Amino acid sequence: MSILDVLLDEPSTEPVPAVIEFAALTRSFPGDPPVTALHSADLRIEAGDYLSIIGPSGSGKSTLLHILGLLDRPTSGEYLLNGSPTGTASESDRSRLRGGSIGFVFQSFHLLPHRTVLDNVLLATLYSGVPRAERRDRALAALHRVHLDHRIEFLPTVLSGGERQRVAIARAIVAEPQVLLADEPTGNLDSVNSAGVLDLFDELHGDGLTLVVITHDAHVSDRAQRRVRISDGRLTELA
Ligand SMILES: Nc1ncnc2c1ncn2[C@@H]1O[C@H](COP(=O)(O)OP(=O)(O)OP(=O)(O)O)[C@@H](O)[C@H]1O
Repeated sequence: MSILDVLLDEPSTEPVPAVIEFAALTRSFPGDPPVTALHSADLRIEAGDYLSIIGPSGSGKSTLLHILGLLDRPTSGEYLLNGSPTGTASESDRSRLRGGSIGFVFQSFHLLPHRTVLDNVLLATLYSGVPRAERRDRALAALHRVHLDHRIEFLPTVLSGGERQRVAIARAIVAEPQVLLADEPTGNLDSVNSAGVLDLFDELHGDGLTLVVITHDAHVSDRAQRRVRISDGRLTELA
C-alpha cells in the first residue's frame, strides 16, 4: 500500500498472496527407473478455500501432502506459502513456518493415549508460539469448537473414533493455522462418525478456515467447495 493510498484511505490494489501457490512443481524419486510422482503441477489456494484432492492409490497424494506440509521439497518448481518461497528456506525456518501456518490431521489420529483430551490439545500449543498464559484458554476454545467440552478430562482410549478425530482437529487448529491439511481424515471412521467430521469441516470452513483434504473417497471429496483430481501425478481441477 502506498503512502498516498493511506492518506486518501483508498483500498490497496496490491494483490493478496494466495495461502498456497505453486506452478510447474515436480517431484521425482531416484531409482531404476526413476519415478516422477508429481508432474509439473500447478495449484493456487486462496484464504478461505475448502479444497479436496482426490486420487487412487499410487497417484501421488502422499507426495503432494508432504510437499504442501513442508515435510518434503520439490525436485523443481517453487512452493509459495503466503507468498513466501519455501524451497531455499533452512529446515529450521521450514519447521517454524510449518508450526505457525499448517495444522495437520491424519487418518490415525496420533493422540497420546495416556494424556487427557485437554493435555493432548495443550501439548500442541508448546511448539506453535501460543503465549503460555493463553494456552489453557486456547485449548478449551479449540475443544469447544469441535463440540468436546464434555470430554476434556477423558483419556482418548475411551472415546469413539469420531471423538478422537475431533480431538485431533482441535489439536490441529489450536494455534490458529492458516491452513488445515487433512490426510484421509475419515479413513478409520464408520459412516456416522465420518459424517460428523465432515459436518465439522463445513463449520470450520464457514468460520473462514482454509481446508485442504486429501482422500481417495468421493463422498469426502464431494463435500469440498473445490475439487482437484490427482492421477499419475497430474492435477486437474474438476468443475
Ligand atoms: N520415496 C520414494 N521412492 C520411490 N518412489 C516413491 C517414493 N515415494 C513415492 N513413490 C512413488 O511415487 C508414486 C506416488 O506415490 P504416493 O505415495 O504419493 O501415492 P498415494 O496416492 O499417496 O498412494 P496411497 O493412496 O496408496 O498412499 C508411486 O508410484 C510411488 O511408488
